Amino acid sequence: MAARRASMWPVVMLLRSGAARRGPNAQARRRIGSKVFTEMHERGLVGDVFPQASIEFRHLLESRAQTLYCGFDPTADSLHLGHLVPVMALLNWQRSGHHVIALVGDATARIGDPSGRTTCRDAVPCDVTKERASALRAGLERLFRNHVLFLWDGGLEKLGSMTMLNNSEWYDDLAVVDFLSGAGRRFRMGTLLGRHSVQRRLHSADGLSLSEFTYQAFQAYDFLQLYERYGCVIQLGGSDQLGNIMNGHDLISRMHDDHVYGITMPLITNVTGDKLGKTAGNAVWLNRDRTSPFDLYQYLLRLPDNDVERYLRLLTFLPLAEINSIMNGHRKQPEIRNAQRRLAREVTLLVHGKEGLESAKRCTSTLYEGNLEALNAMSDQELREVFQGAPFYEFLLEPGTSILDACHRINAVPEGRRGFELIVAGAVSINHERQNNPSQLLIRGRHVLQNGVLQC
Ligand SMILES: Nc1ncnc2c1ncn2[C@@H]1O[C@H](COP(=O)(O)OP(=O)(O)OP(=O)(O)O)[C@@H](O)[C@H]1O
Ligand SMILES: N[C@@H](Cc1ccc(O)cc1)C(=O)O
Repeated sequence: MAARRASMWPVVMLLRSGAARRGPNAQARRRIGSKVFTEMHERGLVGDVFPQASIEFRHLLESRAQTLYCGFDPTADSLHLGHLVPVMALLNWQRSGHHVIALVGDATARIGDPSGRTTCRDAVPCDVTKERASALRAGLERLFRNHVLFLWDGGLEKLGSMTMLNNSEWYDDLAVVDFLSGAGRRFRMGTLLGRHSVQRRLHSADGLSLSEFTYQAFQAYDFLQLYERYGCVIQLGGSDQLGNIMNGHDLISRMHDDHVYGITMPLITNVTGDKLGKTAGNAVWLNRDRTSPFDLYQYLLRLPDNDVERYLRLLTFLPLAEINSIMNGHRKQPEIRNAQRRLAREVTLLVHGKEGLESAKRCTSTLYEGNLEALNAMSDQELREVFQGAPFYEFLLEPGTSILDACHRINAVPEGRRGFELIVAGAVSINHERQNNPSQLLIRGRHVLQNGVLQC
């Protein structure tokens, strides 16, 4: 018995040290295919690799499962379309068997990343940041859940693991003096001052606060913590994050004899070239209470032809060969917007699930195709989302209510003879059907649909 136990011991030790250094669970030892990096590149999900996409780096990614992370600061209570780029990167790495960590920066959000900003962020009370962090977390969880439910059919065992963390986990109990006398000693002021985001702000009218200046050290420290706790060796981020990622690389390299890397992705922009996001004030949100599935779907349906292929590669899991064939068809008949329709379908499904996609299609059909059946099936929430800005009236339908009565109640026509004449002249349509008889009584199922709607 004793001999058997002794011979088992080293095996247990090996598994534990392997898991701690290279991934959150035992799947870390799985081998990964050799095409992963190339495909990520072709999709546009790899911009720059720091320090470089060396042979060692490719070997690291292709030989076995690694752990990669990306951070999201809860500076709002919802993710936006721009965030979908790093989320798609995380999901693609996960699909190829790597382990991913989505880090919610509930601590760093309070400091405020100066990257890409011309002015200082307003201070936000701690409880607001906490609420935003849990909303952001729920948003990230929804994306990962929808991915598994609707867009992944490879079997759960083939997916790498996904871990969600808050960075307050290591900051809440860290004293500022310990931080500065520990990790703080490893940073070099010349390097920190030289970062683009710092330089831009130093020379701006608003200047740069001490807290914003130190932001890069905190993001670097996150990378160090994730390296030490989860064996995370790669940080992902938009191209605006390169400086912060380089600091993390430098910090880990100074403290450990190991190689870590950063991968940045290109930023998606709107037609005027501004980064899609909060700061530019042009965000298309992923939470339904801010941007409805219908509005998200329509935004993508209206995407210019020049952008659609890039978005299909970045924001969908469609195989590249299928995207090529969609684009070949699209070039022949751009007016039917088949490529945009496919993009809208895939993205809405990921963001809002099957129910959200059906809702977006139902609303589109009601509004743009005058489809009565779709209008009939719309919920209260959908009606408010689609007819945003249009006046809504709620009233009890009493028997004997005529078209003229209803029009008066909602101020659709003036009182008296003029209102009567306007209806006779064909000025009023109910549920897409023109009405010429003001005395006609409202009939359930014809003028008032099953869901109680009368669209006038
Ligand atoms: N339009 C975009 N395209 C690609 N990546 C983006 C885009 N917007 C944000 N990201 C990336 O998402 C990650 C999280 O970004 P972050 O939480 O700072 O959001 P943000 O909208 O950039 O915030 P803010 O506008 O407040 O600076 C970062 O890696 C960032 O580069
Ligand atoms: N600084 C990133 C978010 C982030 C936060 C913490 C990190 O460890 C990494 C990234 C941004 O503003 O986009």
